[in-house]
Amino acid sequence: MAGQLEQLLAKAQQPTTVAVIAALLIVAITTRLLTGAPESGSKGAHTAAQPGYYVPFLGHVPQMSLNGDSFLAGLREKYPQGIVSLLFMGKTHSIVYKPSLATLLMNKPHSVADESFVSKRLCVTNFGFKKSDLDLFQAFWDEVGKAYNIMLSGEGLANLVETTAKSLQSSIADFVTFNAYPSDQAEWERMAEADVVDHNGEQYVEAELMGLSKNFVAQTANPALMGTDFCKNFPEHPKYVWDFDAGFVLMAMGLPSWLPWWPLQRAQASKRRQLNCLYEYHEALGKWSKGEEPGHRWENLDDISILQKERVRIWEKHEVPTSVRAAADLGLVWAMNANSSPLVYWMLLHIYKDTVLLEQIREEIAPYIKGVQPKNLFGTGISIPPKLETFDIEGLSTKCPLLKSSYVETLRLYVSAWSIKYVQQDTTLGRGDDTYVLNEGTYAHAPHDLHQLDPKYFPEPHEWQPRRHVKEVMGEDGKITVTADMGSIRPYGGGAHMCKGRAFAMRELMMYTAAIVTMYDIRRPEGQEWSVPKTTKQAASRHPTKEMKVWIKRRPQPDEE
Ligand code: HEM
Repeated sequence: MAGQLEQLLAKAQQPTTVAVIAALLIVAITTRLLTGAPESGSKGAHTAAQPGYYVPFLGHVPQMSLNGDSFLAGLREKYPQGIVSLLFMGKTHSIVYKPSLATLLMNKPHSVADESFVSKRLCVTNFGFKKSDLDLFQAFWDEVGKAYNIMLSGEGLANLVETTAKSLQSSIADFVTFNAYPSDQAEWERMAEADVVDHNGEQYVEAELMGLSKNFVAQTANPALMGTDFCKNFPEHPKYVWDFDAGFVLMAMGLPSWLPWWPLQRAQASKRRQLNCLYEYHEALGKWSKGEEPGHRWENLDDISILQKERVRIWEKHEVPTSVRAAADLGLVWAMNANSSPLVYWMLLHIYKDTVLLEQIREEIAPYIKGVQPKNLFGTGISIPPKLETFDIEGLSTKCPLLKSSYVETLRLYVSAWSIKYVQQDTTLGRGDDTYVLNEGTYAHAPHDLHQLDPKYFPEPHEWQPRRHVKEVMGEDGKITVTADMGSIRPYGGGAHMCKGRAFAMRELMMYTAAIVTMYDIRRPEGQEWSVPKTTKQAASRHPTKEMKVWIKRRPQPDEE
């Protein structure tokens, strides 16, 4: 070791090495001195300030790569105007973090600021489309995009919500089964390495909370979108989604698929597996839509969602190849699962951690969700688990401000959506003296968590505060209603491509949290306290860096009448 150090020092002292280091330093210092510009223009539209950088052409890439979060947070403090200009690989990128400017950016029409280049790129790098697929099928592309709106309201939304609620109602008793043998356990218990433990004569199920909650949500909610056959035939599918999501950003960077990097390789493998599952699914759906026999594994395709029925109609109308249908569904299945299922974990963690909050939420939701203990007609040898009797999803999502505020706070803290637009025409952003120029050929970004974690808007921004978004609103009749809403945060992005699953996701997070909180007590294993793990960013939401084991038991429920 000492020998290697000496060799290194000797090398560093060689004249050529010294000359190279000196030249690099001179370039870095000169670049830093010559670059950087304050905001310019006094009347009318301003040019946003650009901080100096050290490496020509690369610009601010090194700062972003080393610690992008704290670099951007520092700029937010230094430039309170809410917009700053950075240089990446010779191109100008405006970073917008003031909510009013971000809203204006999101609302720019496609002809002025285009966002579809991002989703098109992801289609190729991540979802398995060929570049030629995008050009060939432009005609159906718009129809597919419009069909997403089915999820936002009306019958399409009701179909997803009601089917998910029914599935949850019939599965909640098996969230933990108290079976010690994996072969007798539910799929989500096996994925969370569940086991039965005895403590002071009381039985608990010990399980890893993220594994248990996200797999439970995925396994029981996906049938509403994809139909029961897909989930029955591919029970391991959620595992592929998690591996895919963990390598999502690496794939989006366009790294070569042969690169021997484990998360990238694992994500590529799970992408292939998912595409195989979806190919078989679409072959069956194609036959089913023509009234042909889809095969014995696909006997219940009638129960796919209204959205999927519409998508099948579009695929058939345009005679889209099965491989393209499978790639399009890979994007949809990822969007459905990657964010909402893991977020249930964060809601549960924070609510169970605070016993006062837990009781307040149980009290608040009690009129809309009730568990009962069915009569046991089979004798003491058989134990009958409690079941959910009342389950009013609209009541839960519109009349429970504390639960709703907890949901908004979870999105604020754990979702890091980032919208990017390519400026196709010179344009401006802002009003009056707060107007900024965006030049044609540049990029404009809204990293939404920069605002979500801004202490000027959210004091103690890194603390999860369940009451942060609760407010009192006076109605036209003069009555005051307590409510909670998203306020200025944008975890679902914005503009034409704003999340189309948001209305469903809100109800999904609220219904799963409410059902688990009503039916189960969750604590840390003996001798361990609740703590909030450190997080790591995945594609859009934050994941814990450490696993968390919990002990779970059923809550006693009143007898069924
Ligand atoms: C809390 C959970 C969720 C979060 C935080 C979230 C976030 C997002 C974000 C940030 C985008 C990109 C928006 C943009 O480009 O500006 C997006 C797009 C999308 N999301 Fe979600 N999402 C969630 C749940 C869901 C669910 C449950 C579904 C489906 C049931 C879904 C379906 C979609 C679709 C289809 C798009 C693409 C929309 C388009 O291109 O027009 N999302 N989502």
